[in-house]
Amino acid sequence: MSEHYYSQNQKVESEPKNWNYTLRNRSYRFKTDNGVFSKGKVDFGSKLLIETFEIPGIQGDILDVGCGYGPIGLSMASIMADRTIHMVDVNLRALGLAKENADLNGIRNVQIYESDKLEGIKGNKFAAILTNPPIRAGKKTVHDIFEQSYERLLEGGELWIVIQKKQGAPSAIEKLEQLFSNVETVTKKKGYFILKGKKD
Ligand SMILES: C[S@@+](CC[C@H](N)C(=O)[O-])C[C@H]1O[C@@H](n2cnc3c(N)ncnc32)[C@H](O)[C@@H]1O
Repeated sequence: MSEHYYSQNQKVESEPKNWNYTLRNRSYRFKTDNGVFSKGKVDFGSKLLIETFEIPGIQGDILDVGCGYGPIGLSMASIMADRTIHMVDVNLRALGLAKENADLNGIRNVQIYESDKLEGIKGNKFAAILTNPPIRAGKKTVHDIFEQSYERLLEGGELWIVIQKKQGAPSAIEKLEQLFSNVETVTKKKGYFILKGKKD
């Protein structure tokens, strides 16, 4: 059976690597491994999302859906030390790494746990939800994440997404426009779109 980074249990042999990376002028140490998305360096799209994101004006927790080994959620936890960041994924190896990476970087204001889309979310509602969505899990999963995110946002809360044009940015925009009255393409770079939906 073929394996994907979005499978729950990774059978591919473990071969951990540690490396440093700078995001928003802060330096992090990350441990990554086989069977986890973008294991050698922070994905270009995730980096663009992290660098573009604007801290929300409203109070409330933050959620990273499909956190992988943790670059988005952990950098958010670092820049918003006064908030709790929930980080979820279906890939158990990725979740283990995200927890180790929180420890490696001395980050405490995170809750890291398993959730299929937002179905296992323990928090209530969020001021912002960020995702570099699991394109390879299929359009339905990605669009379900958008729908469930809308439900889990506070009034005035924002969903921030990175998606490549060739991986469905136009259809993502269409889906977001069905859910949110306010949808913006915040930036575009090398075929990657940063999209934001704001809940009224
Ligand atoms: C494009 S990767 C992004 C990973 C990480 N945020 C990063 O920037 O490196 C998408 C992530 O979504 C996870 N994923 C796949 N299906 C999922 C689902 N149904 N619910 C939650 N996460 C899922 C994958 O395991 C993967 O870690």
